[in-house]
Amino acid sequence: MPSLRLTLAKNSNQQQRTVVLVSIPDLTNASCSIVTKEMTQFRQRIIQFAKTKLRLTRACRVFLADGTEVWGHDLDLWRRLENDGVILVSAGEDYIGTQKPQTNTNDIPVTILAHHVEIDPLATSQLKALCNLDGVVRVVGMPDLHPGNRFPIGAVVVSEGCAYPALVGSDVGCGMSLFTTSLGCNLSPEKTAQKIRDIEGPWLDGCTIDWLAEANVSPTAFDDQLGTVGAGNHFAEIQVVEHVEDEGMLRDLGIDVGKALLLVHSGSRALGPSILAKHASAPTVPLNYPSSELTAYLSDHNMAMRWASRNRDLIAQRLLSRLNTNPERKLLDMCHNWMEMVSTDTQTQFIHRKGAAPSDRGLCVIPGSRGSFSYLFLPNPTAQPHTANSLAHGAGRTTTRKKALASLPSKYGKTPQAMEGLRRTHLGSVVVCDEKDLLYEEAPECYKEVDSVVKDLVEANVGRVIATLRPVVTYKVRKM
Ligand SMILES: Nc1nc2c(ncn2[C@@H]2O[C@H](COP(=O)(O)O)[C@@H](O)[C@H]2O)c(=O)[nH]1
Ligand SMILES: [Mn+2]
Repeated sequence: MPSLRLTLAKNSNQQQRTVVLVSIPDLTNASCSIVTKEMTQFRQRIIQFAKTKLRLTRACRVFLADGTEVWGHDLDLWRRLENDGVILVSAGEDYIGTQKPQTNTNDIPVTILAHHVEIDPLATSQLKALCNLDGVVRVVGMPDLHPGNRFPIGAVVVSEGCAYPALVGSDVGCGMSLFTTSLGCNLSPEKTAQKIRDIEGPWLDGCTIDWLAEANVSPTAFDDQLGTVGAGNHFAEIQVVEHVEDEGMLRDLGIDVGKALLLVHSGSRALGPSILAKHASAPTVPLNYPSSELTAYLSDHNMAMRWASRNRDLIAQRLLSRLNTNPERKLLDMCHNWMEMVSTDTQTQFIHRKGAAPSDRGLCVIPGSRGSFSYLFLPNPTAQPHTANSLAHGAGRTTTRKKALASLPSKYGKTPQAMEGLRRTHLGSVVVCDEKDLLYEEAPECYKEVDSVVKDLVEANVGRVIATLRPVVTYKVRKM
């Protein structure tokens, strides 16, 4: 029986390819049932290859490079199988067309750091489309890459000669801060949850002007939101150390495994959108470098980053005061929506991070969802051009909020018991959240598996795991 050498690629991320040899019988005079049988076996062999060689565990559909689905008893399709042909395998999604690996028409390098994680084809095409923007010299998708409204999330875009406020988005300065606390690690999730309700109102126990002045931020029109977590993807979470990978490093960091930690994820609330609206005339119109417009944007952007950082500090203080304690030490404060200007003797580049953390500023935390572990992650300090010195900021969504709202209520039901089930996670943690829709939109199953995200980062030599953290109580309340 003759064999064909075929290149198998994931339909969703065609940078992942593998060459296989498949035996192909001559079906010229075969009956319809034999053709069907052989085609089915061929399809199954391809799916099996995709599962083992491309690690596409949910492989189920097979396409020729022109989009014809391999199915049924189409003898013409059989004839079109040729040596060195490309076969695309999908995990259920529709055919998205063949793409050139690694490059786009402008020859801009595109890297997607995903081998264990599925990437939504829409996110891939949103990422590749970024190469067509003037001045863009490199585009990187993190394993948590997922589609955004127009631009993808989990993306890094490097440009020269100009910069794009829209690529940072509206929540300028959003990030993760991790604090040590004096709370013991055997906290009761339920009792703790009872105590940390209703901390979303304006902060009345102190002076926002003084609080911001410490970070050299003048008062803004949005300071009544200072100390509030904001929209549903933001959260504050009490966590405990689950597993220690590097004991020495944990000791050096001053982390006591017997004490709880507090992770705060929030941004610049309504301040960020006001800055984007002020400086971006249209999403794809850049601000030139050098220009007074870009300087003005960067000045407001930097201020919003400081505001967002102080916001996280205040959230930590407000939340812990309900538990009669204070944040002890800030272990890290890592922003994932921001623009970094990097100048050398010969050039100036702008690194736009939209849902991506820097890998050259020390310790990071990579959260998964309120139902999974978070990873304390130490990036390699060496420069990493292939990642534009960046790493994943979380697990990233698998399911849009809209889809979650459309599918999860019927899956779980709306009874009080069902809602109670959603409130608890299999890790024993609970969420403080009174909005039913938000419970569906932010259900742990709407996020990718963080373990695979981290595996991809480690394999791409981005850094290493120091410890994993288990959620105890997640505070996630309000929609904007
Ligand atoms: N530990 C938790 N992680 C969570 C929760 N909700 C979301 N997430 C993760 O954080 C990132 C944040 O992404 P962003 O794009 O909204 O900035 C997200 O990708 C998830 O992986 C949670 O309640 N607890
Ligand atoms: Mn964020």
